[in-house]
Amino acid sequence: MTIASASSLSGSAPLGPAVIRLEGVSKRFVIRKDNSLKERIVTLGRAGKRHREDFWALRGLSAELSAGQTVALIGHNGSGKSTLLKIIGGIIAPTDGVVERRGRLAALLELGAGFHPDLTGRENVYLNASILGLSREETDERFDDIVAYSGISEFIDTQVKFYSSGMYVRLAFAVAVHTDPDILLVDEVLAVGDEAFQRKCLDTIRTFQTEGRTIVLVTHSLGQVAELADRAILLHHGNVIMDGDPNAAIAAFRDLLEDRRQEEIHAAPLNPVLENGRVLSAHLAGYDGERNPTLHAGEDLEIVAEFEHTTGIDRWICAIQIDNATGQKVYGASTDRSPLELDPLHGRRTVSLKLLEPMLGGGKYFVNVSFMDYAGRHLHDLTQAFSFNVAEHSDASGSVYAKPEFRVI
Ligand SMILES: Nc1ncnc2c1ncn2[C@@H]1O[C@H](COP(=O)(O)OP(=O)(O)OP(=O)(O)O)[C@@H](O)[C@H]1O
Repeated sequence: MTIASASSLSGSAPLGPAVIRLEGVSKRFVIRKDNSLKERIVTLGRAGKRHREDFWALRGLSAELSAGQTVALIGHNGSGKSTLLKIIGGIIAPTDGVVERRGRLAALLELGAGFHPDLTGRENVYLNASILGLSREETDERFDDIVAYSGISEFIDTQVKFYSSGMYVRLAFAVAVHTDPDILLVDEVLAVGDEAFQRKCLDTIRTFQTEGRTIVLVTHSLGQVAELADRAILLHHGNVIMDGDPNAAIAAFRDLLEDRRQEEIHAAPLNPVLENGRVLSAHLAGYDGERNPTLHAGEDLEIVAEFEHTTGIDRWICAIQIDNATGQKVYGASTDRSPLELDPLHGRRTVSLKLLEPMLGGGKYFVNVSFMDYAGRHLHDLTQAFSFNVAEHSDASGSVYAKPEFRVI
């Protein structure tokens, strides 16, 4: 469920004092270029600089994060999010620049970090809590709450090397949130827990927000960003390309995702064309080839696609699919499941699919068209033939739009 909370719809609250300050922060990693064993043996003993390469994971980043803010770090894989989170947490040092932090910190960065595999869950709670700054007495007092929160009491005296990744995260998160942190850093790890636990974590994060704690999270769930964050920082190749309103940053990120997808499509070999069948083109009727037209929920939508078969096919299928910006299918229809009888095709034929009053949620959508035979083979796919937008709604979010009507009963 992704619903913008009332607070995130109603604009920004006054900012508290800065608790994290980053100034000109850069991070360089040195990566080896000779990655095969053979190459390593050949270059062994030669301290050749040319076999190492500098890689800048972050470049000159400056930002101030205020008390009480929930900041999401978003961006492609490898854009520098985790590196930035580790630098904020003091786990790694920047190559250049200044990082200042105020207050008690709890960080959930890598799965199992801060846990010792040979110790039991119970022993690790004490170890981890002490790393996070709690005394033994304080941990004694909170121990039962931590275990109850984690929901894995049966395994608390088991060595954690026998834990599943979900169990690790449950216990690590339980410890972190019981250490009374001013700043909580969370990397993707939450995605590991099951849905019930994720909900619990999100509820805790919301409570933390109301208590004025600062949260910095890395997530690939744009739904979570819209739901939780009041600020988002979009990273691209180690640079900040947007810092501000989460919805604006999500929109900018979606554009980047689309650019990358287009690059990948063009870099990949073309879909093979089987047996002389091909989808020649597809477009949205009434928009005159406009790139990325914007529609409104409930507006009829007509997809027109042209097919060609140069040697002739008796029975064939036109299949159309609509995906959202994160690549999930939101709609699919095909002629074999419709009353339309397609005549044998030799040459070209244009087929149209009309969707009556589709109630799509705001966002970007991609249309894929397939030419199939009755054995289920894809003779040709026109992947992401075109895209369109649906205007955002002020009163609801998600892939489906329905007018919300709340009432007290
Ligand atoms: N210890 C390291 N040594 C060398 N390169 C590294 C190291 N840690 C990270 N990198 C590189 O720095 C870049 C940024 O990595 P980082 O983990 O911060 O990205 P990310 O945005 O969190 O990605 P993801 O979404 O995949 O988690 C990547 O190209 C990664 O390969």
